[in-house]
Amino acid sequence: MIKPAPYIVGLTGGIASGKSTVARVFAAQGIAVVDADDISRQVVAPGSSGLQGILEHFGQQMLTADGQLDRRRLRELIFSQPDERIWLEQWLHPRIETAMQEACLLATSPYVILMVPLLLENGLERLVDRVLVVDVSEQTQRQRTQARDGVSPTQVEAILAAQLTRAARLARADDVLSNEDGSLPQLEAEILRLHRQYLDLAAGKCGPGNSAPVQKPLH
Ligand SMILES: CC(C)(COP(=O)(O)OP(=O)(O)OC[C@H]1O[C@@H](n2cnc3c(N)ncnc32)[C@H](O)[C@@H]1O)[C@@H](O)C(=O)NCCC(=O)NCCS
Ligand SMILES: Nc1ncnc2c1ncn2[C@@H]1O[C@H](COP(=O)(O)OP(=O)(O)OP(=O)(O)O)[C@@H](O)[C@H]1O
Repeated sequence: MIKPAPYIVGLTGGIASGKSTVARVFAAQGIAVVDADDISRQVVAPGSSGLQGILEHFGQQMLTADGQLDRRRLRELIFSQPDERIWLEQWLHPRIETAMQEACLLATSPYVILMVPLLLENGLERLVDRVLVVDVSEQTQRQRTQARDGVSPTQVEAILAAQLTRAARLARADDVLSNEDGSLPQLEAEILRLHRQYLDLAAGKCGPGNSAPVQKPLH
């Protein structure tokens, strides 16, 4: 029997907005999380055609001593040369999209969280039933990115400029989680409220009430 398409919630937000923090709470409820950043690592694993193409385009200096993609070096390059970023996106995004769709189809939880930083930038709303945005100010994004990744202020600005603005992202959200103030218990309570809502929505899409219409007996 063909498995029905799962109900998919697209989880997005700018760099360091807190998507992974939010996704961990959904995962703790038993919900499958498909993470585009993880997949973007898998499609450039040693021996992959994804990595091979990058090396042919950028050269062997994009490899670390142990044969991995040098992500820091590639990040510095693509966020200082927009044409190269566009080349990389055109090379990787179709691979990432195919792998994300396959992973969603394999999921067995009542709904799936599809976590994609560039969901809206890339018009991937067509893959999801609902869009959930994690919202923080750009100032908080700057602080958290620099604290976590140790990137320069210039590079943070280049990354922010390659993503949607906060206002544009919020305009396309079905649901919004604010992650500005740092209170994890409050954030968790909001996530659990959404979780219950998504269970209901998923049951409406995939549950027995939404299967093929039952033929009424003729009297
Ligand atoms: C440039 C790379 C090598 C940097 O790797 P690194 O391990 O330092 O970062 P990571 O992959 O974890 O991404 C961190 C964040 O950077 C931002 N980011 C990454 N790529 C892009 C991009 N092309 N445009 C805008 N923001 C981006 C996102 O907010 C993402 O969550 C990597 O991000 C990459 O391969 N990017 C191209 C693929 C892509 O677009 N991925 C983003 C989502 S599918
Ligand atoms: N409410 C919060 N208060 C303080 N720090 C937070 C909060 N939420 C997340 N952080 C920290 O901010 C950083 C970014 O969070 P997280 O990794 O969840 O974001 P992300 O959106 O998944 O990032 P990216 O997609 O850019 O990798 C992490 O170091 C995390 O510990």
